[in-house]
Amino acid sequence: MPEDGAPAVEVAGLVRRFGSVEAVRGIEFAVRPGEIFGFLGPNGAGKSTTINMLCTLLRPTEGSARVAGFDVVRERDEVRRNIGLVFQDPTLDGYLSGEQNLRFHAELYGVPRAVLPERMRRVLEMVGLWDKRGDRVQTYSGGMKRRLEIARGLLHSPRVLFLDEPTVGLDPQTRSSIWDYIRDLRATEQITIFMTTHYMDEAEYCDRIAIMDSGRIVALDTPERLKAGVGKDRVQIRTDDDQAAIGALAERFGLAATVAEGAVTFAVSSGEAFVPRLFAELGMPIRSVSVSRPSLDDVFMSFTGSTIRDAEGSSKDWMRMAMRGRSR
Ligand SMILES: Nc1ncnc2c1ncn2[C@@H]1O[C@H](COP(=O)(O)OP(=O)(O)OP(=O)(O)O)[C@@H](O)[C@H]1O
Repeated sequence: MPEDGAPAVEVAGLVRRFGSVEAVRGIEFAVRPGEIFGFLGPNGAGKSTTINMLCTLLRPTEGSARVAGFDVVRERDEVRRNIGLVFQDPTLDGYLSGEQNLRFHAELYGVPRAVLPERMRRVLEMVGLWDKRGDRVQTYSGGMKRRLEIARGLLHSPRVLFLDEPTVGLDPQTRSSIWDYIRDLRATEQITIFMTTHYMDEAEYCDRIAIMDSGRIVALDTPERLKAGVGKDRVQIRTDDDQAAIGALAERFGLAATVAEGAVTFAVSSGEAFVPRLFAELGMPIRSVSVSRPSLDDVFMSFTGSTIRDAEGSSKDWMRMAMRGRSR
């Protein structure tokens, strides 16, 4: 049995090989109960493989993992009973009402009949869909469907909720209301949230972030500390000849610049102090300049060598696999 205060997720020496491919190379981390934990990384980093092991769909080659206090290999059923999954791609049945979709899920999870009406009301009220429960899901908006999926993921009172890009493709207002809801949830249910996202502003809401690259956890800390660790400001300049500017930056200042977001971009330890020198010594006209403090994008870039946007579209399939695995 899990002890109170034990980590919600605890991973030690976890390895997964597929033939000669080592997808996960001995990772260690722990997620505290009640934490919102962000899991980021470029394509092929090993995120899905890790999550699939945590959800008991894939056996580790080596090492161990405990979720909600249970071992993912030896106590697979207990792990499954204690986790909720919210898919990126909708898996609701459009012909059924919101309520019928939830009943179906309750049946799969063996939610006791006696507690079902009260739980159903609670999760539907939480996501603001109680009044719409009788409507067919095909009449719901994208945001309502996602909220219903979250309600469904919570119906069996999981201790750890895995969310795969919970707000992808939604408008900013719906994204923000889903986040309000996720934070409320953490406050009221003491649930642990383990999520993937490609939105850096959302990663900012996480208590801690793990960045995975090439099978390893390359960074794990609070967003604030990760940003502070980058230690450099980002400077972007617009010129009439980007290649000439890149050459001049290398020659005169020894800086390695690239073109990002349509501007010549480079990092220096103090942007404010550098800008006057830049104008004086670059030797070519600068149309505009902007200096920004390190963002999580810079953190991601410094650990993985790519921007989070390049990594977009990853980890789409694991939740689908998860669903298939569970309904067997
Ligand atoms: N079933 C499999 N058989 C063989 N190789 C696999 C299998 N699953 C994953 N891999 C490989 O393991 C590595 C990690 O893949 P994984 O899907 O875990 O990465 P990811 O971080 O989730 O990437 P994405 O964001 O693209 O989903 C990749 O090199 C991938 O090709």
